[in-house]
Amino acid sequence: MSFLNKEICDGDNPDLTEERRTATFDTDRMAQVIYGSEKFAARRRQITKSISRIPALQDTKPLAFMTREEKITEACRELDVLSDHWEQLIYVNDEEEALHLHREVIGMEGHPFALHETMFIPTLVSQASDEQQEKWLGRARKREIIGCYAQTELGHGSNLRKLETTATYSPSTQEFILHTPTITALKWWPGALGKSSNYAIVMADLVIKNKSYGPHPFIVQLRDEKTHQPLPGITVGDIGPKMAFNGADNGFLGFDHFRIPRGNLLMRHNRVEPDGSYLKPPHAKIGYSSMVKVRSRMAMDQGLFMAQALVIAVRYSAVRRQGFLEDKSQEVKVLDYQTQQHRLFPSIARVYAFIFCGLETIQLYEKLILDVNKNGDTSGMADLHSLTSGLKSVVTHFTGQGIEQARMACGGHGYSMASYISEIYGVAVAGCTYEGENMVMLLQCARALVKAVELVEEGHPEKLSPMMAYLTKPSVTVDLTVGPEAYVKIFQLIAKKQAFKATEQLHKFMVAGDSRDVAWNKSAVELTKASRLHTRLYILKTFIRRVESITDISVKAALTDLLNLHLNYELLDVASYALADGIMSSTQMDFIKNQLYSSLEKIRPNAVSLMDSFQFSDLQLRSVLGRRDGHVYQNLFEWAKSSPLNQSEVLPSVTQYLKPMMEKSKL
Ligand SMILES: CCCCCCCC(=O)SCCNC(=O)CCNC(=O)[C@H](O)C(C)(C)COP(=O)(O)OP(=O)(O)OC[C@H]1O[C@@H](n2cnc3c(N)ncnc32)[C@H](O)[C@@H]1OP(=O)(O)O
Ligand SMILES: Cc1cc2nc3c(=O)[nH]c(=O)nc-3n(C[C@H](O)[C@H](O)[C@H](O)COP(=O)(O)OP(=O)(O)OC[C@H]3O[C@@H](n4cnc5c(N)ncnc54)[C@H](O)[C@@H]3O)c2cc1C
Repeated sequence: MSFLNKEICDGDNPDLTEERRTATFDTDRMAQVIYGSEKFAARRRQITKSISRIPALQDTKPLAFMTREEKITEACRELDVLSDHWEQLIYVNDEEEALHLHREVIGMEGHPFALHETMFIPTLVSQASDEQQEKWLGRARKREIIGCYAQTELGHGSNLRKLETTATYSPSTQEFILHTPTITALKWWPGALGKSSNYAIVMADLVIKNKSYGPHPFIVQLRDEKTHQPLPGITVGDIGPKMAFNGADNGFLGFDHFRIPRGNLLMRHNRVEPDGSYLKPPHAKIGYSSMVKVRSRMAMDQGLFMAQALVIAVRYSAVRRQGFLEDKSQEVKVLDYQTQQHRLFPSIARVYAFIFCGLETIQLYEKLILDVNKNGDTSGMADLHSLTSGLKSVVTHFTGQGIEQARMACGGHGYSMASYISEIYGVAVAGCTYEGENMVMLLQCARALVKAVELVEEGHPEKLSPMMAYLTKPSVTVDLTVGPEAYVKIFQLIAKKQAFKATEQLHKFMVAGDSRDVAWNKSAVELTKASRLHTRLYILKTFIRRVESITDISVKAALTDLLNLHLNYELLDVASYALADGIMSSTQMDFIKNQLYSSLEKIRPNAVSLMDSFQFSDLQLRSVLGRRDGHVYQNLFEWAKSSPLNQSEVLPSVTQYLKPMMEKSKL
């Protein structure tokens, strides 16, 4: 049977087939909602089909059995095959399709073009002048050059104002001199910098006539285009193995008075004239826009990471039988246990919530870039910065938790690399650190919250942005049986109370004589709590908005169950705030718990199809445990047999050490 028809195939594990038959909605229709349009969902399936017809792209050796060098070589081989088929696989220059193609074929462990696409090209688009785009963007898009984004240094990642790499302007030669003055100024961490890239966007402190203008983006050639050797004055290399992402060559980079032409400072928004005079950008932080772009995508990307782990865990839970319920003649699917459902289903709801939210924030970023580039309008920057700062922190934290629960839900087999969950976990939790360490970004979000509270306190609520308007809402008694809007109201009250309390604490320390910075640090934990609540409220509201907009009745019904679970789970999770402030009663708490448990039962028959709807191919999942056919035991055994350790019966380590040791013991 067709892959498209709720993924039911003859020969699949009957337990999974049974799950797919009981679903109350069509997985293709659900995929349209997940991926934002019928067109893109259909294109994804088409791309998967086309990939499956290219023998050179079928998984050869499992990644788990490869060394780092082998992983990097394999990714490059796949990129080469892809480039031969590029035009028949995807629409050329379609960023989303290219991203999907790489995710499906190469996976998540990294490849030389990862930063080229996510940061190098976007920085050229947002920061390079038309003239500069003419020179580099076409070449970058055609992949004549490979670029990365080199900002973080050995000594500084979070505090960009203290980056030490300098770009000193020399008016006599009209060049910038890039220099790494200390060991801590070495660029450290940039993806694809170590061995693959021959170009980089380098963030360096712009210095003109001994005056520092702070970090600015420069385009820098690192390696000879013919020989790929580093250019004189450049030291570059790989930083070594990491917790995950071992198919990527995160790198280090140092400059020894390395000269680049004046035209290599990206000058869409600011300029350095030949005589060294400096023209300011329309917004001081416009040079940070590539980070905002990646952060705006993170709700979607992290949602998809968690989805991969949950596809594996939910399918496996429908196949794994262990223990009994009423019928003692047959063991039950572990998915029937309430604890298993409670472990997995709230994360399924979060996956959908994050993805819906991601669809919105990606659009917000695109609108912002259009406003800035076409009309010079930077008024949306502050809001998008605070929103995406909070969002990246909240989604990465919960995604890490959700993936770890998915691993545990698979028992012992979850711990095997055959499940691939540990790799997904390692890749996903890097997001807690990259694009701004989570605490640092929660505190950025808190800056906007405190400002908004201060506006309310100063009697200027009309100046609040729509996202902050809830800070003016009066306390009310809420009847939870009314539906989602009642949950939003309670959440708003909880978030508002925390924002005011944290601000009050900040002001109290300041009144007592602390500077704002010291008072801020003494209030930081409370401030981060306010940021989390504010962000979770936003996610909750986008989930409701999206479900309300769905027209397919059966899809909407299934997602309404998931939304109800999310509302009850989220509110229960923050109930301590509500109880402490008398916003909710213990009777209401009992109501929420009961709603939560009944949501688990409602979702149970749809669980497998809710995850099948993501339509990840087996190639993309890379999980022996989570394959679509559900034949986990046969698949696991075949995988274990392919382990390099099993290619001979007696290992050299036995002959060389264990045997002589045992012989010695006999004497
Ligand atoms: C495939 C895998 C992909 C992996 C990709 C990973 C790539 C990377 O990690 S690249 C490196 C990422 N690095 C980071 O994210 C660094 C994090 N640090 C920062 O962004 C900054 O240092 C930051 C924002 C914390 C502080 O910046 P700083 O210049 O010191 O500003 P700060 O003094 O705190 O704030 C000044 C004002 O600027 C505002 N501001 C800061 N950033 C922005 C922004 N991007 N847009 C708009 N306003 C901003 C603040 O809100 C603040 O406003 P206000 O005064 O009104 O409250
Ligand atoms: C997989 C991966 C890929 C990456 N890719 C790139 C890339 O392509 N290009 C690039 O330029 N960089 C990249 N990075 C670097 C990354 O962006 C930084 O590591 C990140 O921004 C965090 O900075 P840091 O390492 O300086 O952490 P630190 O700031 O040193 O964090 C250490 C601790 O200090 C705390 N802390 C720091 N400042 C404050 C503060 N003001 N208030 C409260 N607490 C604070 C943090 O919360 C954290 O607990 C990558 C990193 C990883 C892990």
